[in-house]
Amino acid sequence: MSFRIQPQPPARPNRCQLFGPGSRPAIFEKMASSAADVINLDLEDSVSPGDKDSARANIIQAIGDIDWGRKTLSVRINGLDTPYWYRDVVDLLEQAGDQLDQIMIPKVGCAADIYAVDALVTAVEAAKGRGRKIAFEVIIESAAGIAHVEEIAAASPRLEAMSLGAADFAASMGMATTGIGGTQENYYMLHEGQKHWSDPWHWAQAAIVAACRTHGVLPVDGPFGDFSDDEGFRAQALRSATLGMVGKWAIHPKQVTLANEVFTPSEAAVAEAREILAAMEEAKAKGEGATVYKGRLVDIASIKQAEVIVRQSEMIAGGT
Ligand SMILES: CC(C)(COP(=O)(O)OP(=O)(O)OC[C@H]1O[C@@H](n2cnc3c(N)ncnc32)[C@H](O)[C@@H]1OP(=O)(O)O)[C@@H](O)C(=O)NCCC(=O)NCCSC(=O)C[C@H](O)C(=O)O
Ligand SMILES: [Mg+2]
Repeated sequence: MSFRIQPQPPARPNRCQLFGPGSRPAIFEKMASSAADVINLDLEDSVSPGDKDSARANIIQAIGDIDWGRKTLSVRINGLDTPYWYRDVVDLLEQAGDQLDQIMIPKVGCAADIYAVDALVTAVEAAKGRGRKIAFEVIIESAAGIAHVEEIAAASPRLEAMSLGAADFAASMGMATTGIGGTQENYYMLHEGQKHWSDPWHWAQAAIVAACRTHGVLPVDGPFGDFSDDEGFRAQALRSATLGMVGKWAIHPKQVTLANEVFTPSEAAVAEAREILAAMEEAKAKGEGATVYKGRLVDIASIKQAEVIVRQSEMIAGGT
């Protein structure tokens, strides 16, 4: 119980975040013309150390030169444990145009990590007189990150989104896998001789969703590494959507359509949600707090559930 009203996350579509290395400028136009809601130009792990400076210059140039439309444009900076991150922040904020919406901070381990980047961003914004405040998104991809997830979600009013980074997360946790997301062969229950696979990412996703929903941040599922496996991607994305996440990364353009399909409420789901709202209006008019819809109980909590789906669908329709 709490008397506080749960804050709403930013009302913008975030069904798919398409990644591309900053060292590969030839794909930037293709990213801009994709159907992804968010573009993540990467300076971190997809860029080798020798290419960091040129990747940064490519990205700064592309932010100004390319028409990114209504997409949210984000750049993933290097981690705070590297010598690159401060230069990423300073050069981006001093040299990139106002089309830059967000900075993504990887491998966040505690609230102070965000505080440090916030202090630097705030100083450069003030010095340069930048009109638009840069938003933040973060990746939870370490044992420390998941242990401190709630304080991280509360760390800055700039924070708009939080993703699970399955690859680094698995490494940091010492998980016995090289897979990035999805079913893990050895994570099963045995019942009467039959294997039933469980979801090793579930608990971390649920912790991220709870922290995000508490503080009005968008919870996002990260990469699914095997981009030849559409059904595996879809299954992972459906589980994430069912848990309350709003979108998923694409590390290859073919994953964009899959993510958009899963994270756009279907016409049938929206129609059913509207019917539940109508049924509850009727019940309220009769002074009842609960009624029966298609043979099942619906009550005041069902209104909130139905509103999530209707709100998501209206926001997507308005944002695309
Ligand atoms: C994975 C890739 C290296 C594959 O690239 P490529 O071999 O060029 O793929 P295809 O030949 O199948 O490409 C088909 C066409 O699509 C274009 N293309 C390729 N990639 C992209 C893209 N990201 N955006 C837009 N367009 C793209 C190709 O140019 C082809 O076009 P055409 O010739 O005109 O038909 C590559 O996809 C890639 O680099 N992906 C992104 C990798 C990345 O950014 N990784 C970082 C995020 S994941 C991560 O960091 C892990 C996380 O932090 C964690 O810890 O979990
Ligand atoms: Mg990572």
